[in-house]
Amino acid sequence: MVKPLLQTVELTRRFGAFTAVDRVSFTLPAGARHALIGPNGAGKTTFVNLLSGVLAPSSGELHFEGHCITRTPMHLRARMGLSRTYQITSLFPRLTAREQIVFALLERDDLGWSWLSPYAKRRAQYEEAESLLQLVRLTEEGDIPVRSLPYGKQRLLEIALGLAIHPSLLILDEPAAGIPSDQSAELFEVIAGLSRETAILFIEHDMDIVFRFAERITVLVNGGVFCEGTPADIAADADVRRIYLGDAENV
Ligand SMILES: Nc1ncnc2c1ncn2[C@@H]1O[C@H](COP(=O)(O)OP(=O)(O)OP(=O)(O)O)[C@@H](O)[C@H]1O
Repeated sequence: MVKPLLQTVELTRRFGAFTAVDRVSFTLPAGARHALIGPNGAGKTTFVNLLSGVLAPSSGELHFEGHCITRTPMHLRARMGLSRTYQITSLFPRLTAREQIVFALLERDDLGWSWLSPYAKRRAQYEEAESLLQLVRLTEEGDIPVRSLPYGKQRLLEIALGLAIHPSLLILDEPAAGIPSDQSAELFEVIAGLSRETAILFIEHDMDIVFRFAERITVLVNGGVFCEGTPADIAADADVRRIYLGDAENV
């Protein structure tokens, strides 16, 4: 049997007496397009924080590409190919989009120190940055400072940064949150066009996007897996409609 890309076994996270993620056993195959949905406070962000290493689990296990990474620090998970989009706002708003990507590529290559050295030392990263800009349709915006980019374009840049490590898994936490619908459509067109070498796990509240883009969906409720299935399974599940979707209109 093919080993899953990522697997959690009874993964649990407590905050004091409160259990935010409750014994979640979850499997993601390579190349997946998988959505994580659930009501506010269901534990979605906490769960992906456990996957990326932002938070340590209280109990349970996490495996990635056959390795137990339950206690592996975040930066080493990233080196293994488990990527998560950065919050652009916490990076360098004065850098241009191109510089931002080059900076991430230099960090990846342990060449962060060469930022102020002659261009020749950074030529390879500049060339790779052009490919990444093209991949996320930001070639024309390459010279624009990050802070001046429309929010949807900033999200595309975050994705480019997430792709800089050639991940086998890219986790996107509400990529379309707060951006106008025309920009979120473009964002998901770019995501849909990414190589299957990268599996995508995304949290999203917009059900139109979820049902259009996901091939499988996991519904979290009260920290636990309520159900999982194809979009058709989830749309047909009366309990999901009652608990999460509200009514059939949303499906
Ligand atoms: N650091 C923390 N300390 C205490 N409680 C926390 C902490 N982080 C999250 N929680 C709680 O854990 C629960 C799950 O939060 P989480 O953000 O994971 O939910 P979510 O499904 O992502 O919600 P939303 O859709 O609103 O983003 C919430 O009740 C939240 O208040």
